[in-house]
Amino acid sequence: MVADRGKCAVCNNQAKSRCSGCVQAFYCSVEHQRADWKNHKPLCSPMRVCHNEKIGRHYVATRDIKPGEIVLREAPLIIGPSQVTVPVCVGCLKEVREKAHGECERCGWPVCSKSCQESINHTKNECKLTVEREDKVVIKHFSTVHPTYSCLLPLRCLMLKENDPERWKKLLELQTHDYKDDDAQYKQDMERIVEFIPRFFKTNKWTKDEIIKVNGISRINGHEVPLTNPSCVAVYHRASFFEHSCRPNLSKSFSEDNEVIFWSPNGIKKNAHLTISYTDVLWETSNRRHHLLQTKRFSCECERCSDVTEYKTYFSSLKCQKCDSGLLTPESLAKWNDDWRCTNANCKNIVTYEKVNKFIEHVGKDLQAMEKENEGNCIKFIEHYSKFLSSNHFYITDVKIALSQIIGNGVNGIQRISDERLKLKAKTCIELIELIEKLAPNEARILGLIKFELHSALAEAGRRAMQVKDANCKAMLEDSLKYCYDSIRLLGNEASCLPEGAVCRQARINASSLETMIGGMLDAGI
Ligand SMILES: C[S@@+](CC[C@H](N)C(=O)[O-])C[C@H]1O[C@@H](n2cnc3c(N)ncnc32)[C@H](O)[C@@H]1O
Repeated sequence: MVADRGKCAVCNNQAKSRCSGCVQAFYCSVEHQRADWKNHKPLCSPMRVCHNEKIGRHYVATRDIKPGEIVLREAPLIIGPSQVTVPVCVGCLKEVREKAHGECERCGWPVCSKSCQESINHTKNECKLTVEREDKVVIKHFSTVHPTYSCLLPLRCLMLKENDPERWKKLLELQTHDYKDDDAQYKQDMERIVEFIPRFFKTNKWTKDEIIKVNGISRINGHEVPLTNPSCVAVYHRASFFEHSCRPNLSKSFSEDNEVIFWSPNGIKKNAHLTISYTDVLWETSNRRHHLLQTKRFSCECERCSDVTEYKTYFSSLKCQKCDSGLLTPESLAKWNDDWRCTNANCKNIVTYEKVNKFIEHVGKDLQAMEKENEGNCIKFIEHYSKFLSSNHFYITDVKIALSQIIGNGVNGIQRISDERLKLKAKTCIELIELIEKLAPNEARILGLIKFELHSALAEAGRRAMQVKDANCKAMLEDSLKYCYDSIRLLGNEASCLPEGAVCRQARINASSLETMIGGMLDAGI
């Protein structure tokens, strides 16, 4: 449960009453709450923790949330390497290469610099325990997943018990994994973590139940942090209470120093549940649900999963091969693995799920074998599979995203492509934006990137129109600027070290040039 007492925001004495708006600030008396209101009002969180049988704790908006508003910014309780990873530096968590890294002088864990060796996340955790074990770690293979790394994140969580009792208490408030003794994950976790930690580090600091619980907490609540390559994983406290939806109303970003930022791209009404996605919203329904069941242990029945048409996008549907207009879909979520039927009422075509699945697997393999960085391959793939898959199908969408970024990529690339390819780039971007805005309108990162691509195609089209004195050139540049602003708005919370942060920086530069260009046209009376 969340903490039931804290320090009064005014006098620091122990207090039990909380602000009913955000349920975060504590007060020892009504007088102190009133006195603090002016300070607290701008900080008062727009959400409160509620509870229900089906989803457990979750957040509900206590007031309307404005578009662009950040609802939570939080530093991690703990951060560590992913449980499935090639060896990384235990200080900065970035990949290390076989010959270009060092070893911690005290414990042997791979580090990439002296400052990484002295990083507090390392020294007070695995380093301390390895020194106590009196035998250095030896990591020899750097190009494949290393099993010893599986224990590091749970180990760092466990070390909070002695390193930081406040954080340890917060960690234990989080939901843990409901292990079934016979599942493969349980067996692997027992071997690589629960039995491994006491044996390898020669310690009995924690009971078996404690290790199982904490490992479950890190699995259920861990967020993949994309700031390193490969990604690392962080566990946050308040961020752990957001519920999942495959069409979330919040977007997630990270700051350079691993803070997680949840914000609302489109605004949220009072009393709505605040939702994030625990999976990839551009995966198909059965993949998303399988992933959620495997990793977060629940069967997703969100609005999007329950609608087999996925807001009439037919993101998972196949084209009927017996009529010209129908699409094959399952009858309902519960009947996903039964026969799929044609949506055309006059066509009675029914196809078994086995056949549907076999075909989808075939397309998936074809896509995996294809070099997606090649424009020609992408165009051929779309042309061919558009005969069999819905125009918004996730595999078509996947290739369209690649195509939208490849066309005109590279230094001055866009200036050299033909008008036809420029049109194809803009058309692909427009179709993707239309689809994603229906399917997952708060997926800020991918929308921001595609809007940037569209802005660049429109700017180039405007420039070409200007050269031939086409009267539409100003409207084209204005359209381009509009998408550029959108891209800045959608990518504005991304860390500058990420590709999305770099695109946002470029979008700011481009917006300023476009403003100057359009301003010049206005001055010239165009
Ligand atoms: C990160 S925790 C979220 C907070 C959790 N509800 C709690 O009480 O601590 C993730 C867990 O919440 C539950 N959950 C979150 N979203 C859900 C949803 N849409 N449907 C069902 N259960 C959900 C699942 O049990 C899942 O494993």
